[in-house]
Amino acid sequence: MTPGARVAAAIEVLADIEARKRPAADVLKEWGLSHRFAGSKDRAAIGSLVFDALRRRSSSAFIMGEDSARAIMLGALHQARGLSVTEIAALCSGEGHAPAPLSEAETTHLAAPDLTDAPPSVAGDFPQWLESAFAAVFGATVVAETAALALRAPLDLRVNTLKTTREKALTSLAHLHAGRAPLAPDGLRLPLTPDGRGPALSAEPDYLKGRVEIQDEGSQLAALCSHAQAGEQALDLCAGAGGKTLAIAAMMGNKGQIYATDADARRLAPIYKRLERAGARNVQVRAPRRDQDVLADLEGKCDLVMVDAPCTGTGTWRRNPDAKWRIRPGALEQRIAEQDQALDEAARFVKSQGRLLYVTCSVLREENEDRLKRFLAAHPDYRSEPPRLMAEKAGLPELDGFASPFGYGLRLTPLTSGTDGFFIALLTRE
Ligand SMILES: C[S@@+](CC[C@H](N)C(=O)[O-])C[C@H]1O[C@@H](n2cnc3c(N)ncnc32)[C@H](O)[C@@H]1O
Repeated sequence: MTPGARVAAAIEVLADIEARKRPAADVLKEWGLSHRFAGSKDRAAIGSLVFDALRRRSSSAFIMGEDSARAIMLGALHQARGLSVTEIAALCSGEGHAPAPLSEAETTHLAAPDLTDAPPSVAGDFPQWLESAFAAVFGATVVAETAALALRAPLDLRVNTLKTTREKALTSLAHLHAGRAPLAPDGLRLPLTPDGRGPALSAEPDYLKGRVEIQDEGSQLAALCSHAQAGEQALDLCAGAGGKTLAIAAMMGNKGQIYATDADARRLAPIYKRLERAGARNVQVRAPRRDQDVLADLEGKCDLVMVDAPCTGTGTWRRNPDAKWRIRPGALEQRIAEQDQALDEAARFVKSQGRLLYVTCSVLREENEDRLKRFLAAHPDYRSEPPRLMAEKAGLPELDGFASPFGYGLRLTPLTSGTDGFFIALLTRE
């Protein structure tokens, strides 16, 4: 396919996403199945164009003066890829399968894109109904923070120290231009291709043999803030596919015991293979069973309980831009209720002097500091560890620079820490 034909296909996919309100990944998959002539490179390039357009959907529509799929894609070629009006016009030749040539109005808009009067939700490309929630967190930097959430994310890896070292992994992944992640001591960062794709890691021996795991640097830092130690009893209450379980298994050097569970057994499905690949041998998966308390024996026994809570995922919009336009107001209330429930549940497993790590990949105050405030009022035997101490004990004193101004924990963001958005707080029990 020519570059122009790929743009035309991306416009078609965007129109379909909008018309059928379907997830982008599903529509892209269907498009690939019904256009067999498109090769894997074409499909990846079209996916990348669609995701760039979704990241910058509002601002692209604004500069174009309309919100059709074509306007959003053309605007995003400027907004996300920095193409000039001449370069965009060259893609829209109208020849073969390329989009129709630019109209006079499109040329005018693309020649002088202007966001001067755009409200924060447009300049920062996020849903308008979240404007007050974002303003409450970021104040004067709301546009800079949300605009950073609308950029592409790098591909981060965690080196599995049960199997190798960061220096060895750096050497064996040099052909992918792997570099050290700036903050996480076992983190690697891989650059993306100019059109926003990461390397095909699934065929790499380091990945297949469990020497590296795909994990955002922020998630790695969250695990480190648990201060998990060899020999401890740890419970990962919201283990899901096990990203953080694997990270703490490595921190504990396979010594002690980690219990991994999740309210939804299906979410745990990938964990078994991942544990095996990573060589993590101190993890017991306790899948939930109807009418049976599978954690009863752990009550008051755990040195560490992790609550990697279900959340709106606002911190991961760089990787999942479709999600930001699909989220509805009711979802925030629902997540808040689930967060309170998970925290209350976690409290019964923490032993005296034990720790409770609360993590979300959302930047919203409602899902973070406000949840802890409620929890601490209901559980007077818990204290919030000052961020400075939490960072120091993790061996990462520089993380104190990301301390939340709202009383508890750390807030990482693409703008400040260069990671996905995360909230991390550690509570200790008297
Ligand atoms: C953010 S995901 C976990 C991601 C995972 N820890 C990782 O690092 O890959 C949140 C998980 O919490 C689970 N969950 C929600 N409420 C829960 C509860 N009350 N108890 C246990 N798990 C819960 C969800 O099913 C979901 O899998």
